[in-house]
Amino acid sequence: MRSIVPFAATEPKSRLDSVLTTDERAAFARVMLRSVLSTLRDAGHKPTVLATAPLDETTLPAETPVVVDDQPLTAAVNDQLAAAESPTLIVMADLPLATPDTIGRLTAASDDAGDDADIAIAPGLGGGTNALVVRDPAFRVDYHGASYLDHRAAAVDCGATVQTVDSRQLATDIDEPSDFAEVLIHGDGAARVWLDDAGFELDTSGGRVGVRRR
Ligand SMILES: Nc1nc2c(ncn2[C@@H]2O[C@H](COP(=O)(O)OP(=O)(O)OP(=O)(O)O)[C@@H](O)[C@H]2O)c(=O)[nH]1
Ligand SMILES: C[C@H](OP(=O)(O)O)C(=O)O
Repeated sequence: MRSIVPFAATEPKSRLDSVLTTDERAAFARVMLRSVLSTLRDAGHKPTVLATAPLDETTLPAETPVVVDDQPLTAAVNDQLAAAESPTLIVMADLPLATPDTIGRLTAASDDAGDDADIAIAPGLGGGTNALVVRDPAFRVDYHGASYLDHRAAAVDCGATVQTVDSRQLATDIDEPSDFAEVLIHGDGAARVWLDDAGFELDTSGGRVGVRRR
């Protein structure tokens, strides 16, 4: 199975701009990217990064192919799907809690007859699509908005079987500063180390869970 990790290489993670500088966002996005790539490797995949601009490949795990395509996300992924000769796994680069086991659950998702699901979706909290397996050659993505619902509908439209994989680890994408709490509570990898080093910590002083920077 081919695996692709889309990556916004220029000015990523704009929704973190209230707590991270431009350089910090670039660095943190790359830490999360490397984490996802390592997880996919550990799950037995050989991921390709689909990036909007060239990357310093020495900072990626050895022998990680990078395809540069400056089109918007949906068009770039759909061109990859149109050219695919085998099933494709698409995993976003901002899932620092993803594990090889959860990736395995997604790729092993089956339909009611016990066959591989044509489309397997790991939704994000809030309705996005954090990871996706595409086995139907007619299926195309449409990211942003409630893309989980749109992708389920698109699967039905092309007569594909569709399965949802309910995983907190795959559902946790890091978009907003409040999402750091999930990494500080559950994370033990490089993204957690980066947030610790950058001075982020849980703030439970008000009786609720928040995040503050020292
Ligand atoms: N190839 C490609 N990847 C993208 C593009 N936009 C976002 N991504 C990647 O798609 C995944 C989900 O991205 P988003 O959370 O929607 O966008 P983001 O740039 O990470 O963050 P925001 O600027 O806060 O929206 C991440 O892996 C991004 O790196 C794009 O235009 N092209
Ligand atoms: C790409 C987009 O990500 P979000 O902006 O929801 O994190 C989606 O999942 O459709």
